[in-house]
Amino acid sequence: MRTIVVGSRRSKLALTQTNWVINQLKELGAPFEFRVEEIVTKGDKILDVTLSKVGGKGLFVKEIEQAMYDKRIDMAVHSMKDMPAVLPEGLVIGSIPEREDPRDVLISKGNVLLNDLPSGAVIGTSSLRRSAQILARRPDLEIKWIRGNIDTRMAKLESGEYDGIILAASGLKRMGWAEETVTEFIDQDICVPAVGQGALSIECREDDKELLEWLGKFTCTKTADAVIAERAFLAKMEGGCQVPIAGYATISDNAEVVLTALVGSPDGKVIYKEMVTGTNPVEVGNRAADQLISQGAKELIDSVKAELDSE
Ligand SMILES: NCc1[nH]cc(CCC(=O)O)c1CC(=O)O
Repeated sequence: MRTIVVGSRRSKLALTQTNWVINQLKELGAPFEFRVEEIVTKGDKILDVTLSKVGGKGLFVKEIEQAMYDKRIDMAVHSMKDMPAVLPEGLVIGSIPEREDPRDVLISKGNVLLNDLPSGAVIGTSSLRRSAQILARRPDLEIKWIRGNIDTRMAKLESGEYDGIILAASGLKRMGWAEETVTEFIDQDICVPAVGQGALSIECREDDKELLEWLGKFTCTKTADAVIAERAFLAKMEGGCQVPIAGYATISDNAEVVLTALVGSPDGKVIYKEMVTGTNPVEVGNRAADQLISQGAKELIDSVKAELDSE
């Protein structure tokens, strides 16, 4: 029997996601043995500056993709959110499983809700998308950067540096921690989720037909269509995680794609937001980008980038 070597980052969340996928594939009857190979990525090592300054999302996947080219590993499970908009030659997304809760959550000391936090309360996040939307709602709060894995961030909340932190619901739910930690699930209209948030991406070599056949059975079509629309939007905005950018799509029962797309300034004072619907996910994503660009989103992105570069 063939052994599929699955590359994974070493964080608890990455390993939990990887093992979940392996178990699902086994349950489907995939005729493979699986072995997990842990890989430490640049994104895991650099913890002292905001990600946006050292190259963004690609940092979590690059070494893993190299290992796939070198055939040291055969597949990898990524958070879709961490995937760059364009995949390198020879590698493909072999499966997009059903999405977990896409929302962001607030975890605050004393379980104080977002609307009830006192003026000046310090909120930890290193996401420009979260800071922009939280500040748009509550301009009187203070945003303070925080890095590290979910468990590290929770520890930092305990230590007293922050009054609250914002995390993805999906990570906490996958770890089984949501119930005891979450203060508030933030509505997706108040904080539009990141492109791909809550979804997984299973990557493998394009020529590995045997593995691809099994991965295909594990794809959730609705999730895949939603993510395709979101990523088409992201690709056209060329945003990465250097600017506040958000995109969240759902697929209605009559197969209509409903995409909410947002671009804003980090202080939340400027927010461009559009809801676009249609039948073709890529077309919907492109149209959302066009609409935001016509409102001035491109100029906003360029000015935010210029500011980051000068720091
Ligand atoms: N930014 C890091 C990151 N990348 C993926 C997730 C988990 C969320 C997901 O499944 O999309 C997280 C943690 C977080 O945002 O709280």
